[in-house]
Amino acid sequence: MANGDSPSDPIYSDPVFQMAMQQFEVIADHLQIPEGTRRRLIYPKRAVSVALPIERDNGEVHVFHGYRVQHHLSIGPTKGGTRYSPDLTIGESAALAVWMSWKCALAGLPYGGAKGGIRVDPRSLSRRELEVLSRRYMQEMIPFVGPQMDVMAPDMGTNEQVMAWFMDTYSVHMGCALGEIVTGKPVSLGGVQGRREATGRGVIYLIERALNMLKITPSECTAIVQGFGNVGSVTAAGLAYKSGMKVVGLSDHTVALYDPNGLDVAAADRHVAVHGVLEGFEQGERVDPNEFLTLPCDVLVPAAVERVITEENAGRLKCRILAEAANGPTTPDADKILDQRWDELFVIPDILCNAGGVIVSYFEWVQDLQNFFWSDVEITDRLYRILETAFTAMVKRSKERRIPHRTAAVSLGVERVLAARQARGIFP
Ligand SMILES: NC(=O)C1=CN([C@@H]2O[C@H](COP(=O)(O)OP(=O)(O)OC[C@H]3O[C@@H](n4cnc5c(N)ncnc54)[C@H](O)[C@@H]3O)[C@@H](O)[C@H]2O)C=CC1
Ligand SMILES: O=C(O)CCC(=O)C(=O)O
Repeated sequence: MANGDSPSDPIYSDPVFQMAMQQFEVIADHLQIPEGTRRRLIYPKRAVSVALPIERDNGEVHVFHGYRVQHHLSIGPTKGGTRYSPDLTIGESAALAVWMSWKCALAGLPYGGAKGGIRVDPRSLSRRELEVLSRRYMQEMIPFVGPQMDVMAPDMGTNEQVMAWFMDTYSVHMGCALGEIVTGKPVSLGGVQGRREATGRGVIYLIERALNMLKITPSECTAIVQGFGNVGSVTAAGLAYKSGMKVVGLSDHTVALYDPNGLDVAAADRHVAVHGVLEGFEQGERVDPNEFLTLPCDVLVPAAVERVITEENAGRLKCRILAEAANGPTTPDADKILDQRWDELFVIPDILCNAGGVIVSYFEWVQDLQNFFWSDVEITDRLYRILETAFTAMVKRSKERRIPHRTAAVSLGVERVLAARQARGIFP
């Protein structure tokens, strides 16, 4: 790049953002997007970084760091989760915001992508500290968010309670109750039934859909799920008790467990409800977390962090379906290997696989704006219809153009964002 148009801040050198850029280049080449337009599509519109001082329980003042990146504002407000993680960077937030844009566009939602959060391990805070920090984060974000500007939701390390604190802080500032400022709230504040389960429900729907296409019977399958939080635990339970699969592997950040005869997911859930982590759950064999994803199974579900399927292990995956419930689990180098294994390994790419969460968030936002609430059945039915449309479009494009599923799915999203930008003119 030349003429001073090469950005120099920490976003663009971040390895996760680099990964989003590399992925995007593949799509841009496929769609033959000119160079200048590429930059306009990938660079985030706004990136906010805030210092968050709070008084700890021991009386000391600690300053945490928070971020929010809004990728594009061409179609409507931006939308995306808020992550509390000790490793979070502004570059990672930007990558996740970019992926949110393609995800929302693929699902046909009227949003640009956003993401952000706080660089903190929420488990290291007391409940009071967590509340004070969450409220401070929202206070600092008030100039940059709004029901028509940017609408947050839960992601790793956050939950309904954190969304309730965000909603309360924003509403007190504005002088009236504004549930539509966040989604994933408790039902008592205008949240919707099933948002907590929505991402996992979507993952299960898509896995069953793919198995059906491949003429494989779900109840004859085995599954491995990495990550046992909101998304991983709901997915594992659904695969075990709805689809009838044998869940042979479960893991979280503390331990990876494998049993070819199957693990009791409900018992694992009860263990985590008491202890907070899988560590100490006395079933299965403890295995090396680095080898966990390469153990034999039919359905592999990474549902934790980015960049776990790499050049090193992609050739050794033994699954038939890779269902990317996490955001960005597969690196571009790994993709090159998976692309060669196209006939034996069916990839459900992240922007489709985990879209159930933001789709139901969209329903929540729409209902809050209208103060008119739908039934659980209506929500689930509409969720499945949107996922079905996106899945069918991805498979059709993949077959017609002989391109991998990720290229098909992301190119559909990018194309829609590009069309909106072109319709608005050069400087929207
Ligand atoms: N919560 C939501 O609605 C949505 C979440 N996602 C994505 O799904 C993934 C998981 O999110 P949540 O379940 O909400 O987070 P969570 O905070 O509820 O759970 C995260 C889980 O991952 C585990 N974990 C963390 N690091 C790990 C590692 N290195 N190896 C194995 N396990 C590890 C944690 O122990 C925990 O069990 C993230 O990539 C998130 O961005 C995507 C769409 C929506
Ligand atoms: O529900 C939402 O608005 C966002 C969910 C999310 O963060 C994601 O899909 O990665």
